[in-house]
Amino acid sequence: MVEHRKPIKVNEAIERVMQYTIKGSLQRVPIEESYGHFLGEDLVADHHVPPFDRSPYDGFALRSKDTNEATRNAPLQFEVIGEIGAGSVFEREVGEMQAVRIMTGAQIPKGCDAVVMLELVQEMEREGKSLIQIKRSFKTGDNISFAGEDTKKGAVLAPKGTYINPGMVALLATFGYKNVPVGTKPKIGIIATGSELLDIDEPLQPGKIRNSNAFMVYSQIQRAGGEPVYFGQFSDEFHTCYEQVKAALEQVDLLLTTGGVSVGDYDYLPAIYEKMGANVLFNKVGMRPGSVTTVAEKDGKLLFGLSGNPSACYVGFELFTRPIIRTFLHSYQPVMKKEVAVLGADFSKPNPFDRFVRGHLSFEDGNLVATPVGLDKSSVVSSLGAANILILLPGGTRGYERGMKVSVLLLEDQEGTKLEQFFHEASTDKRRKRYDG
Ligand SMILES: Nc1nc2c(c(=O)[nH]1)N[C@H]1C(S)=C(S)[C@@H](COP(=O)(O)OP(=O)(O)OC[C@H]3O[C@@H](n4cnc5c(N)ncnc54)[C@H](O)[C@@H]3O)O[C@H]1N2
Ligand code: MOO
Ligand SMILES: [Mg+2]
Repeated sequence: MVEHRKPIKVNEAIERVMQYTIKGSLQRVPIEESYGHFLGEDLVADHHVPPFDRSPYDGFALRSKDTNEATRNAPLQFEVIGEIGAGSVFEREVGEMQAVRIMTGAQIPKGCDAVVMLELVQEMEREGKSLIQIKRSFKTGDNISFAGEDTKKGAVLAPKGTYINPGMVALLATFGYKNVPVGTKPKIGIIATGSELLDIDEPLQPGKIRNSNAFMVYSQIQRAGGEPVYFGQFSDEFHTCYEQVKAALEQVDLLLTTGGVSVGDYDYLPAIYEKMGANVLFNKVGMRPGSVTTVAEKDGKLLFGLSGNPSACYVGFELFTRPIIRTFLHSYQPVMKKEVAVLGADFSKPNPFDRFVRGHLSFEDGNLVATPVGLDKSSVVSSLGAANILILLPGGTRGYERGMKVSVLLLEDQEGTKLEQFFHEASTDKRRKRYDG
């Protein structure tokens, strides 16, 4: 007698998983390796940026009040009493009708309150002295980049849990973080199941296919910010499989398996969870693909039983495993960003379950257009390469037409969103409305 499984809603499944959120510890990594991590503490400016008033141009620093009378017809001359490049400081105070030749980035000398660009002066020599002539007046503050205009001391520039992109790396360097506090990456075990699976370097044999899921989830783990640990393929024998899962779980923060989770004769995972005494959070979700996705918990650690079908495995990971990885890393926006786009092609097949169609998001004439890619079957692998979104088509009795508004989940985005925002549904009417722009 085949077990009858009761599907739960996708959002309910995410909520159940998120009850077992663990926040990882913090570590310091060299700044060169910080890209792609998440900040382990608030980034607070411990000094003004720039730290001193500086010149934004190559030119001459002077006292603006000395320029008041300068005009095209009555130019004024200033004596150039020195020169400084960026990094040097002019030690003397600049006096009346004096100027200092100054390069971009150099500190404004004492007494000066304006900079005149090189292009606006005429340089000359008289009696062994360097002079400049200017033909217009300048106001106090003209061409000065003031201390703290970029950022003020004490400002919180990024909260803990912010994704470190190259711009964040620039900020970290600005504030002297040779080593950056970041969340430690969760170690995520991978076990592939199925006697039909060949290693990727093996030639094809009758009835067999190459194991693509293990390497797909390996890189999905990396994209989400985790550290994959591949334990290889399952044995064909139940007891050995059970021992393999138990041993692997001890070495990682959470464990993924692919395949063997449905109701077939060799689908060992349900029995393994039972023998382990694991608490099964759900074993059927009202979605396609990935309806068989099962998540169980043992002593606070999660076991993700992802489907063997490649598209189902992929979607199950992004919906349920990714947010757990992101919260482990201290991200405060752990789920995929959700946007509204215009459906780029008809999708006439109605489905009682919510559908997550692999799609490609493009920009057309100022609109976001979401177009399904490849064959929409759970067993398909060819649609995954071109997919940068999952198009969310809520279950119902009707299909969807080109031009309708739909929600899309961004696969490559790193910012993510908060759970509440993810769960927030635009009204069905609005989503189903045709785009007439
Ligand atoms: N009687 C029923 N049969 C099935 C049901 C059901 O409800 N009742 N559910 C179907 C659905 S939906 C899915 S999805 C699959 C899920 O199957 P499993 O998770 O148990 O996965 P397997 O049986 O091991 O394999 C399914 C399919 O995927 C291929 N596979 C497995 N591992 C890999 C891998 N590492 N790389 C590439 N491809 C892999 C495998 O060869 C199978 O073709 O069950 C349906 N059946
Ligand atoms: O779980 Mo299956 O992926 O619905 O097709
Ligand atoms: Mg199966």
